[in-house]
Amino acid sequence: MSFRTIEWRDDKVVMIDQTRLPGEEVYCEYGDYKSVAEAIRGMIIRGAPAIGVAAAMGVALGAREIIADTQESFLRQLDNVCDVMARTRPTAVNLFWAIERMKRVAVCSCDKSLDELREILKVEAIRIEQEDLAICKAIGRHGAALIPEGATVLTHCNAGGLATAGYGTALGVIRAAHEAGKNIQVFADETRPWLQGARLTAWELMKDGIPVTLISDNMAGFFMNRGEITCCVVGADRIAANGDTANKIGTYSVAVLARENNIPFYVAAPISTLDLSLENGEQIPIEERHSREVTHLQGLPVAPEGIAVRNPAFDVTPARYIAGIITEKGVVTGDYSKKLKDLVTP
Ligand SMILES: CSC[C@@H](O)[C@@H](O)C(=O)COP(=O)(O)O
Repeated sequence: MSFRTIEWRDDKVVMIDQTRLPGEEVYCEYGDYKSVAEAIRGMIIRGAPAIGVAAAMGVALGAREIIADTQESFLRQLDNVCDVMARTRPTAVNLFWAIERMKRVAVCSCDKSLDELREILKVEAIRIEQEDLAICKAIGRHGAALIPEGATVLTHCNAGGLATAGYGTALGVIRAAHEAGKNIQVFADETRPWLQGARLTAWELMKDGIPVTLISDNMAGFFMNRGEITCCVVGADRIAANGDTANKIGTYSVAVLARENNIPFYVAAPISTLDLSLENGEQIPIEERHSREVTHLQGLPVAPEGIAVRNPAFDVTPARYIAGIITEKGVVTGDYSKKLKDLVTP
């Protein structure tokens, strides 16, 4: 991949600004945790695994900003930093998973000096980023086997290198199939209202020379019905214990259309996206974003001023529509309740 989504460089967090793609490839540098939190909220960085990495790096930056005399005071202040990071976006569980992992590491190392603690947290954040890249490659390897030669794969939103530390989950599967020499092509839903498909998926696949065709969201059924789509692969923001999956708004419609047209619908996600504390998808918190994302396009109004708007950013696809959940440990099919639990038990 010819871009870096996020990295720790010279004690700064550097991210590609996803609000400015595909027009401009601009990298932003952050030296304090509050601006990393703002970057997550403002979707400079987005996508479940990527915001997990960003939150971890934000906590590591915050640790460097803490002035404390004792370990207790350091840990108390670190909790405040974690709270700020946790209030950025509510749906993707990877964010909370990464924050908890950082907290655990801090608590387990509280016999160390404060300087050592800060270093340990930095190393852990970088480890989360590097692990995510390796996990995406493993997801790709497992998922590629599901993609037939000559397939047209429909994807929704951006579950690519931009949404992870690199390589991607859904796009990781597509990349791996392409790298294995399969002659495949992608149909990318534009993904209203934020246009992750048009702006990000189209950009990163074109950059990598993977054939991609952009369609508007309401065209998916047309192409499925004509037999032009072989399978669907999407990412996930949170997967409940029974396999119900929250992902970008519009994913549910794709899954229902795929079922109607006998097309397999796969979810690709790391195990850090599982939230087994939730019995089913109804319990997943759904972020509602600003109405302006719906009423405006590139700053220009596309609706009458004052119109009532709803803007849920995610929806939940019931497990019964999902042909398989592709993880770094393999593909889970069938009885998700039991098999997802087995996946996380060491
Ligand atoms: C590998 S990313 C999976 C999901 O996070 C992705 O499909 C998605 O819904 C992203 O939503 P976003 O609002 O752009 O953060």
